[in-house]
Amino acid sequence: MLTDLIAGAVADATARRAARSQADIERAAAARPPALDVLAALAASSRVKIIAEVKRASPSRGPLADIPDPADLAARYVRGGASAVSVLTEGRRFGGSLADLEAVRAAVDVPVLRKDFIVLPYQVFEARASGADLVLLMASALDQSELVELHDLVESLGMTALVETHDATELQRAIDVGAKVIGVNARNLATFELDRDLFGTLAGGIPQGTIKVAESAVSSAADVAHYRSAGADVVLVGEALVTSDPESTLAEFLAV
Ligand SMILES: O=P(O)(O)OC[C@@H](O)[C@@H](O)c1c[nH]c2ccccc12
Repeated sequence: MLTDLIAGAVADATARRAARSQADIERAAAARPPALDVLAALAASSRVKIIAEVKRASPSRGPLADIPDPADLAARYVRGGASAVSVLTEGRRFGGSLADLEAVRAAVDVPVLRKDFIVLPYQVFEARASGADLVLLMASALDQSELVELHDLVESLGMTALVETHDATELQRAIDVGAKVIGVNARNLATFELDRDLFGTLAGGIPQGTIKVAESAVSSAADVAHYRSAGADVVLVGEALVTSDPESTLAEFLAV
């Protein structure tokens, strides 16, 4: 499944690169105002922080919400207290696009995450050219030399990488590249199984000073509290927000 998602993302990025050259996208990335300070926005604090995700659908859950106006949804997330907004830009199974990222970037002044299956430098330049501050790099989608190369590129463009892991080996690889923001995804993207305890199992191995993000499977304030007590600085929430009134759900989740 993960291989299909990556293959689709590469095919789509390759088609975009045929229409808009690498040199052109690099120029557009360089022309953007500088990326926002993600480490400040997500820094460990006495309260849990939330990255709120714009997510229309997923391969495991099918259609979730139409989201005709992603900019409006993102603005509601920020009013509700989100510290950053994640935008799924994968089009085939998640229903997202770079246009969604652009629209959200224009609507909010908090950091914006490009959430996609990023394996090519071109996709990193696209992220910056569309205004992203934070870029998802999935350890499971990259070998170590690719992870190092893309992590360096993200940082050289002034952005921050959220390095996603789902086992101890991937966590060690994230630490080895010097990731400053490390995520643990409760959903195994190979099997789609959920494990809310995985974050707690791995969190003890994340170095002090790293921002720890618990990703996926938050459906209630109790789930936020569970991740928080296991050491999460930040939780990343999609489905629960796009399927409810986001401002009141965020208020509940931030009250833990
Ligand atoms: O909708 P949820 O269960 O709240 O999950 C959000 C987010 O963690 C999830 O969308 C996600 C985490 N890692 C990913 C990698 C690719 C695509 C999607 C994801």
